[in-house]
Amino acid sequence: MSFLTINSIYHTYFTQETATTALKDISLNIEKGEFISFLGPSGCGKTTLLSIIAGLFPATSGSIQLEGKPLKADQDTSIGYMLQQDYLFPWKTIEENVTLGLKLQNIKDTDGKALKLLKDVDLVGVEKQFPKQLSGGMRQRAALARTLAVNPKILLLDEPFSALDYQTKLKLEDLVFETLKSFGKTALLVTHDIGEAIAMSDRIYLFSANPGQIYRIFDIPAELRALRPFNARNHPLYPSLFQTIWKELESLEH
Ligand SMILES: Nc1ncnc2c1ncn2[C@@H]1O[C@H](COP(=O)(O)OP(=O)(O)OP(=O)(O)O)[C@@H](O)[C@H]1O
Repeated sequence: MSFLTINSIYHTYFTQETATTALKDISLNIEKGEFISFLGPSGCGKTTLLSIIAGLFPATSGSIQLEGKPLKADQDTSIGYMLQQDYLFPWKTIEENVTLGLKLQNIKDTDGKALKLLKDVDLVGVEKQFPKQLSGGMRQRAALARTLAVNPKILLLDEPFSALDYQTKLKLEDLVFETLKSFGKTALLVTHDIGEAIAMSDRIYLFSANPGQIYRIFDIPAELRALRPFNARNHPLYPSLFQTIWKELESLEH
């Protein structure tokens, strides 16, 4: 039994005039603590799949199990979601934003979890500040702390680094990777950045579009995984894997 099992998910969006099959027969198994990336051309259904896993809407058909039980992401806190935009509440301080999920569940932060998490994401000293006083990278770190505060089993990361400048992005990849590993979290990352996917993942699923399907699976070699994330880019295997995925992706975009 896998930690997360996705069984033959199909999803069609219906409008009055059209029916768009966004996902066709998506099946995959993910083990606890794995870091998985979804890559693919625009419109191949990556966000649709994350949204279904997050419980934002049901799939047209198929099923998802977490630890052998049907996943009801909309009814518990098994799933944490981090997006390109941080969606912090501007009128709340960073500390209040981080504890919000706990408050919504009537859990008192008696053991100072928020402050510990802010330390984990290197944000000590800005607890009482408001989001607009922080840089984009700092706000994403606060968003990570907020996501982790409710102790989700799986983190869904939908292009969380793509709005950041290159240096901040590399630093945040490093911090997110190390933080998630230290908490033993399982992560699913949607990205358009091949390098980011190679540098962070155990496995990459490359999707094709119209309809969205799994086209190839790349297992990242152990030598690269051992150096994740930053130094994986310096391993001699990195450029050839990058080239292979680049060519596959290009062939899907034409
Ligand atoms: N609410 C919706 N109504 C109708 N069609 C939709 C809707 N959302 C997405 N689609 C269609 O479903 C398909 C998959 O979209 P989705 O956003 O999941 O792809 P994606 O791989 O995340 O794309 P991108 O990489 O551009 O973010 C696309 O053809 C898209 O136009």
